[in-house]
Amino acid sequence: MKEFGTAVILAGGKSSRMGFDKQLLKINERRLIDSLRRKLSKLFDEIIVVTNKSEYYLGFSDKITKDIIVGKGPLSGIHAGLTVANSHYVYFIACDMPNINLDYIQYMKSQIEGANVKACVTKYGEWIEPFNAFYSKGIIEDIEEHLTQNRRSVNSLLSKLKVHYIEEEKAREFSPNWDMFLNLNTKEELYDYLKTINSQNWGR
Ligand SMILES: Nc1nc2c(ncn2[C@@H]2O[C@H](COP(=O)(O)OP(=O)(O)OP(=O)(O)O)[C@@H](O)[C@H]2O)c(=O)[nH]1
Ligand SMILES: [Mg+2]
Repeated sequence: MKEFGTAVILAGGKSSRMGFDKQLLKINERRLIDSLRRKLSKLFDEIIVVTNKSEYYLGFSDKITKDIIVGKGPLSGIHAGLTVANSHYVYFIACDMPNINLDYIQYMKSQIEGANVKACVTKYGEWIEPFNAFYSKGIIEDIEEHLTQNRRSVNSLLSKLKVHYIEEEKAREFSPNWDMFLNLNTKEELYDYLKTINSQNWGR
């Protein structure tokens, strides 16, 4: 099995804070998930969307799959993505993250290539960033065990495993404002984000 090659976009959540389904998010007329797929295809030869609405992806060339353990949040999606992935390490991003950073993805790869770790995630203060991260197929059973105990936290799962953590300071060299981890959870966050990009484009 190849070490790298697969990227997964998680799109199976409830979007309760946004109030409409985030997998349909559009940024300036283009579906965010389509821009993500296009950018990821530069680095990955397999792209998988884990979704609860396969009908949104009719005619897609990418692999579309759904949760196996349903309704337990992001770990359900990570579990489903890892199960169908064709590579050992799998890159994960959420469908509401607009600022993908290909250099940082390459950096993470270089940090875990040949290393026997179960994940590569970035620290944010005392917290971690669960997306824009790599997980390995070696944690499928760990996730099953965790979810069976009705525990949903990625952080508590990883605390039991051998993980390569990237320090916040290092990650800020790639993304000083932390925008590569920005996720749009609410309409306010979406409008703020649209305001920022539209003022940047102004006059160009
Ligand atoms: N496949 C799958 N993805 C999920 C699930 N829950 C959340 N996600 C995804 O995980 C990512 C981060 O989750 P959240 O930002 O909390 O998204 P959400 O749960 O849809 O939104 P809220 O209901 O507002 O919490 C998003 O890409 C979601 O689509 C799930 O049960 N299954
Ligand atoms: Mg949620």
